[in-house]
Amino acid sequence: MNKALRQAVIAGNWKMNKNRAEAAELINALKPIAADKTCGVIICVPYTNLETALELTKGTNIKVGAENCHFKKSGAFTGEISADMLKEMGVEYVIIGHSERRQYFAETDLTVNRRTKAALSAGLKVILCVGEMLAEREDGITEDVVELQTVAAFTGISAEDAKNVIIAYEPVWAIGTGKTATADQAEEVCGFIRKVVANKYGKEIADGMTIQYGGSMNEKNCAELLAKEDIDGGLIGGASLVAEKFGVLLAEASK
Ligand SMILES: O=C(CO)COP(=O)(O)O
Repeated sequence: MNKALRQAVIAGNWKMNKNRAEAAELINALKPIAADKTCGVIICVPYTNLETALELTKGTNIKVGAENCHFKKSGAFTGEISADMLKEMGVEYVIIGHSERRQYFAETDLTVNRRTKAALSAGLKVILCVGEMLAEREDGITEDVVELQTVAAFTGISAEDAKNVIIAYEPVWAIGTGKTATADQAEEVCGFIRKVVANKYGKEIADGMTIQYGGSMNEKNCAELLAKEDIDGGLIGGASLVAEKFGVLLAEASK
């Protein structure tokens, strides 16, 4: 099965949580838990914790990501951080297009595309988030929404660069609500996204691409989700803030 070709990747998205001391405590607890796991392990942390995270994860199998980056290299963009700035620090991954950025910070498909391009050309790997709102699912347009977001995000991106993208399917109605998509619902959309990628880049790239599920994925429901053919890991919010819970996800994804 093609799933065997792909490494499962569990990424934590800490969002706007943890001060430096708390970040250090969590990472130190995570290190021994992650050490023997075969899945990819990423923690995406607030900018203020990047230095701590990079320092504490040196020589471990935990990779560090940021939660956003701007599309310009530098300039008058108060409050923004460029992809080059992240790369220079030693950051490896960046989340782009999270639904909270789309909902609360006016992120659009156009800016998601620009940020994705900037991140890739700076040499970062991207965790690209797509997903429908509840009303869109109820209107039966989930696939249209997700296809548009995916195609828009990859506009102007080469097949070679696309290999450095992980897609996270995160239905907005499942984020932080405790309401998970059923494993079948998640699988259906992740499989559909793989077809969209295949249409653009061909089957080989689509088969090799890691497609995660995100949205109230936790230590209790992860086994069923991760067993699905097209779900190659998870982007985890709440459950990534507690080492033992995150550890269960890592163990499950390493089976
Ligand atoms: O948004 C998410 C990860 O990016 C999911 O958050 P929760 O796991 O807290 O629902």
